Amino acid sequence: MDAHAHKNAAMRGYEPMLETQLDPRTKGDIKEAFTIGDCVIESEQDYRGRTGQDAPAHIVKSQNIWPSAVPWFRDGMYRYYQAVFPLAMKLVRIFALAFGLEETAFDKDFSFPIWGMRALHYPPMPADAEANANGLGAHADFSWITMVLQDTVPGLEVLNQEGAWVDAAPKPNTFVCNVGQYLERQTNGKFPATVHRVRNKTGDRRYSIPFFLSQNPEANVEVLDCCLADGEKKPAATNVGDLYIRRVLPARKKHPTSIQCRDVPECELRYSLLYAE
Ligand SMILES: O=C(O)CCC(=O)C(=O)O
Ligand SMILES: [Fe+2]
Repeated sequence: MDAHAHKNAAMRGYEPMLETQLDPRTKGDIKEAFTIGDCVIESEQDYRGRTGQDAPAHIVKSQNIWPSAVPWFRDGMYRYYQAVFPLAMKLVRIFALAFGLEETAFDKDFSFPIWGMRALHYPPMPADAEANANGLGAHADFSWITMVLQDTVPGLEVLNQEGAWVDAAPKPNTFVCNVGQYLERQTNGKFPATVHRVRNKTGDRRYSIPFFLSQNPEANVEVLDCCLADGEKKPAATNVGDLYIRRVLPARKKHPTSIQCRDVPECELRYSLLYAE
């Protein structure tokens, strides 16, 4: 498999069953995935058109890898990206308006944002599967928002405020839209990140494609003034890229980038690790 995620510092590419472990209480995630994401070099993402600048000279290798045996896969993934990315950016503006800000208030933090897209396959879990056997363990996304496109097979569950798991069953022509950890921080917890998991108990294969959008890696997330109580002090800002790497590495303990960083204190982990050659 020439596009195995272990061959790629940015953790993109193919992940076999049990590669990730989003919830450390489980035995690992019973799913296969193929991940792509932001890359300043791939022409489909038009870095120059979007930012008006040349790609940073120190990034010389694509962060994505592609399976050479199926060239159509890249076309298909990018066709979907070209449709879903502008829609996600519309949501960014709608959120800005909802917070009483200018429509364009967040645009500067999303000029070339971190994004990820995963083609996911969940095999059927046996009906008597153990309680800790999950397609994806309980987690909140490392994103600002996530838009999940599901096929017709249910499996996604969301933890509600009473602590009960409720089905987010597929509905035709809809996305499930999750609040991620950056939006939670920016709203001071007023928009809590959705805790969710996947358990495919149907006997059929389940497929989904989540699209994750975060801000630019160099952006700093500050709590919005409208989300502070009277007299409440603003918490320290969080760097988007550094928080991202601190969340992603522990969920992928088998990946060479995680192994290489095993003894690095969390505060020293930097997003630039993902650009390694
Ligand atoms: O497959 C799904 O419906 C959800 C996927 C998900 O939560 C994730 O990849 O973070
Ligand atoms: Fe998720």
